[in-house]
Amino acid sequence: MDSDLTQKNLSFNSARFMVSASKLNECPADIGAEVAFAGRSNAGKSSALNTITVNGKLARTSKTPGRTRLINFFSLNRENTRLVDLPGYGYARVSRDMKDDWQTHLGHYLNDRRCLRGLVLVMDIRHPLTEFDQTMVQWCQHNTMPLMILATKSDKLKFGQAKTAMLGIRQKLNEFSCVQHLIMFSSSNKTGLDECRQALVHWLEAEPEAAEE
Ligand SMILES: Nc1nc2c(ncn2[C@@H]2O[C@H](COP(=O)(O)OP(=O)(O)OP(=O)(O)O)[C@@H](O)[C@H]2O)c(=O)[nH]1
Ligand SMILES: [Mg+2]
Repeated sequence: MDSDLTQKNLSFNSARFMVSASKLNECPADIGAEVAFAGRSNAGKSSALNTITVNGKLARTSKTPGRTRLINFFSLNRENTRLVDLPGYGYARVSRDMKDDWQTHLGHYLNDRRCLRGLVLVMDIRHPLTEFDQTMVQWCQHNTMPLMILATKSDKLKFGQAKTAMLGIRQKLNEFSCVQHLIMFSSSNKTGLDECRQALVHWLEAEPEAAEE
């Protein structure tokens, strides 16, 4: 049965900043569908979001790791459909307390957010699968959360080198059935952009799983 909402074509171009949350109870109501972008600090999460939404200013990017410290929500052109920029993990220059704080909030978000349809793990193609990346992959596998990997900054490598790097990543992820998409990406030259967008639409438009209760 089609409703007005499902008939509206999902588009990323009209994404709007909604709210920054430092903890779960500041997040928008847990209804509808959202996809979150995670990854180590400076990997290129905010840049990827800006490229996908064709809005250079949507998510703040920075040469200084640790720019995104809050969970930032962006609404799309369909009701209760959102993209989420998660704080980067692994930023060395913040205090241990602050790190613990981030990880706690990230953990709460990942474990409790029922409208989360998939996770995009952004990793620098030159430094993929850090310890924390692996933790995230394992978390997705354990929680049967669909995972998309963006191996970004591919413009920094020659094409042959980037291909070899992708093969290495694919081999390491072979055993993880949660990995639905592994995409060579670049926010600078838009490599992988169409494939990434298609996958996001697919996730966001999928019917939710039947409620457990
Ligand atoms: N050449 C190139 N540079 C990129 C690409 N993506 C991001 N960058 C650069 O990498 C740096 C970090 O990018 P951000 O998008 O701010 O990274 P982030 O993952 O959001 O970082 P935090 O908010 O600190 O977690 C910036 O200087 C970007 O311009 C890319 O595809 N190619
Ligand atoms: Mg950021």
